[in-house]
Amino acid sequence: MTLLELRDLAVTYRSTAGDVPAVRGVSLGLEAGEALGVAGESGSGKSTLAMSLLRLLPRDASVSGEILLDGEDVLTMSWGRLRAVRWASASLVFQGAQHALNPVRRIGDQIAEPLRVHGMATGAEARRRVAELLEQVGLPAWRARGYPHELSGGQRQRVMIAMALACSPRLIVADEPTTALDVMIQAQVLSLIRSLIAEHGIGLVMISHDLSVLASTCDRLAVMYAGRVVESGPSREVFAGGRHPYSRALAEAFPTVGDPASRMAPRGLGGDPPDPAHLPAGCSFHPRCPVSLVSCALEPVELRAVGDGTEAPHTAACVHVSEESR
Ligand SMILES: Nc1ncnc2c1ncn2[C@@H]1O[C@H](COP(=O)(O)OP(=O)(O)OP(=O)(O)O)[C@@H](O)[C@H]1O
Repeated sequence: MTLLELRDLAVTYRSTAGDVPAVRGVSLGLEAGEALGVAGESGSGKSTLAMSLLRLLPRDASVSGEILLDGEDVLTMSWGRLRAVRWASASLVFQGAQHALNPVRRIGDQIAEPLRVHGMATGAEARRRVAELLEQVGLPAWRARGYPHELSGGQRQRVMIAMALACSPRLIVADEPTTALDVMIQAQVLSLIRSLIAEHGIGLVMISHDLSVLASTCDRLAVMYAGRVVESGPSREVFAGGRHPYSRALAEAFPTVGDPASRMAPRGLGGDPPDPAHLPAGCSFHPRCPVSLVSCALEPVELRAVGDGTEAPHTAACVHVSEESR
């Protein structure tokens, strides 16, 4: 069974200023042991998508569609069931998580917290598990007795990963897990995440604005623009030969992992992403698109299969796709 399946997921924030459709009709699947990268500029809906997977959205968000985790819909499960699922079946490593550690609690106690809450281990057994988890993320067991301020940013992020792994979840959702780290440490943490998910057969959904980071870590990529997936396929194909002009612009903007330029706005891509509350008609990308046609401003373009369909699924929502693959 597919570990995670999103079917036509839509999230709209309701506010007094009007509705903000942050995620619009996203369908994606993820197998156990597979890593899916979700890329896009700020405001494309990536974090909203990540938070929805664990039903962590604010109350003013209205959600439709299905989020099937091992076949069970996260959106309709009871609060009791949801509490059981969080950490134990699916856990989240979020942006800037290294700042989320409690400064006055010992590191070991914080890693053990999900184990305690889920009644999985206490006392000596919990201490053993914490030592094992610290070792898995490349930290010595004695760090359990220390406090967060004694660690570097990269080490704190490793602690957060240890905490996410504590209850042996089936799925980890990582939202910009390395963005706040310097280049060398970023590469180390990415390789740690990659090896842990492969070793434990965990599914990973990793969110980033940096396509090169995702391409180096994930098997497949989904590129989001204005709340929609505009391209999805094997990482190498999407990164090196994206069929949607927006994917190509992102790949050009972030050519190599850790490039300092990667921290800046995408090069060669003029204009700003649209305000989700006032989306342009037709393809949302058309006002910034270097290859748009008159029809792009009139009709939205659905995802289309790239190639002849004999390879791994690859889709892109661009009028030019059907012409290329003919
Ligand atoms: N609580 C909220 N209420 C209203 N609008 C929101 C809320 N949270 C996010 N949004 C809007 O939803 C859209 C998508 O935001 P989201 O944070 O998911 O994008 P993102 O791609 O993760 O961007 P970033 O990388 O900056 O976090 C944006 O236009 C944002 O302003």
